[in-house]
Amino acid sequence: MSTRRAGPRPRPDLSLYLVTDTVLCGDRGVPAVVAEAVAAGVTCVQLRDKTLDDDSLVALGRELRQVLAGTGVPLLVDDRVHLVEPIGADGVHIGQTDMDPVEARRILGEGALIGLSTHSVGQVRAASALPVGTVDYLGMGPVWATATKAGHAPPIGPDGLAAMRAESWLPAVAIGSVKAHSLAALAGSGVDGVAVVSALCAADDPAAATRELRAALARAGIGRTASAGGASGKASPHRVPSVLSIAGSDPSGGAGIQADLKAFSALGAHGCAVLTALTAQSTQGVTGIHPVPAAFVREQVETLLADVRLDAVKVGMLGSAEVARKVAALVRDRVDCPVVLDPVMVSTAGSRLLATDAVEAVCALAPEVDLVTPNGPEAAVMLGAAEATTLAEQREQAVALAERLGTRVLLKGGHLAGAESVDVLAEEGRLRELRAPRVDTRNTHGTGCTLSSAIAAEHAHHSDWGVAVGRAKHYLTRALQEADGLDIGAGPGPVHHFHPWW
Ligand SMILES: Cc1ncc(COP(=O)(O)OP(=O)(O)O)c(N)n1
Ligand SMILES: Cc1nc(C(=O)O)sc1CCOP(=O)(O)O
Ligand SMILES: [Mg+2]
Repeated sequence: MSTRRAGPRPRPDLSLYLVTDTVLCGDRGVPAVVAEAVAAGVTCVQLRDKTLDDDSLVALGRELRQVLAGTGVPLLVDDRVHLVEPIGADGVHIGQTDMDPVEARRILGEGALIGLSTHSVGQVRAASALPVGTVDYLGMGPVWATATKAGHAPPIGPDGLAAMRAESWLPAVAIGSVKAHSLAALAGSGVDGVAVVSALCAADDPAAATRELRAALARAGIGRTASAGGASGKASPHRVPSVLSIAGSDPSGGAGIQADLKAFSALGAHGCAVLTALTAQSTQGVTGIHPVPAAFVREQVETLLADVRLDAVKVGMLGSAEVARKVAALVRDRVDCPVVLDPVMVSTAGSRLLATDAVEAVCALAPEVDLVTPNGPEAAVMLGAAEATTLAEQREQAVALAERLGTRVLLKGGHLAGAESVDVLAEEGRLRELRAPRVDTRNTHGTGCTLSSAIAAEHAHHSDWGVAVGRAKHYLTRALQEADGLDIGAGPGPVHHFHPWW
């Protein structure tokens, strides 16, 4: 019986990850060591034992499940995908040769956590090219040679770790002879946490060793431990972030402000909304647009900012040049949190949502924001070029647009053909690709609104563009996969924004 909760797969707190070793735990037993370490601040646990047979491992795993009940600390199993369900574990950690991660995801489904070991930059690149949502985090190591793992890969060292970390937006933990005294060397490596075996399992006092590691993590600025709860062992109360959408209304509920608020809510953010335009719209198209006066757009934003602390802003349909210019001024002068711009020009059903004379004003707003998310036709308009028809052209246009605007660009590939939907993220000369299976559904209304809102909400949680984009793409892919359950209107219907919940 699985104890996994309903709702979206949570991002595990990898700050201090205990991987068990039955021999090193000795007579105290694995459950007792885990209990002490978790009470002192371990945030994730993996059951790793190469010698126990399946039945014995299941029995031990179930004991650990009891120990962890009510702590919120996830339990993963090393290697043995088939034991996740019998143990009721939250997921599995697999090595390069254990099982294809795509196969592991297929077997375990969307609710399970999957970690993957990597030992080189090439392996990190390959893991990052997997369909979004296949793996939840990467193990990177061994940082230093370790007696715990026989025949381990060559040590990567702190510099190798930083080089591997820079190749992926997936969360990552460092592993391999990580001790409290060596943690300072990993400061600035960008990892989300460390995984340790002997530092805790072989410690005389696992609770004291845990506290020492947490203090060292805090000093090195690694993991959520560093910002939430420090070395005290206590997590801060969770604060729900506030995210604002500045966009138009879609009465059919699939796009615009309505979609944005649903995406924010589904992803655990409080949604605020400033309207730029009313549309008369259904799944079949737009029959009219009633713009909100630019001065009143400004009043809505100013009134809100005087009261509410925002963690992210998404800008969608602006409608007119005047509103676009006003929003640009507000973003420049009044907004002090990350901003995502979906440069909405034409709806999925082909209706024009931006006056032709407003394109220039939207292009002028783009350099003021942190991320711009055009689709193929919008990127072509912004570049004054023909629309990309191949992935190679899509990559070129993403780089060209990011250079021209001086900001990050996520050029979406939904308009291109192919078994996969590939979005390209261009950031400071670097390119990353986010791949997902192309979903065969007619319910594609509001996909752009949903993705940009999901990115804003995820960034409000994780403060990392790569993580935010990866998680948002996964959320949208699932929303498309579940969309056929919604039979709304005769045209392209909405995606299933609340798929994690029902
Ligand atoms: C968090 C974490 N990182 C790496 C590993 C190693 O996994 P793998 O490469 O499968 O090697 P074994 O642990 O199976 O020897 C891990 N278990 N956990
Ligand atoms: C289990 C494991 N995997 C590694 C990898 O590089 O993938 S290193 C390792 C052993 C880590 O143990 P300790 O903290 O005692 O050094
Ligand atoms: Mg393994």
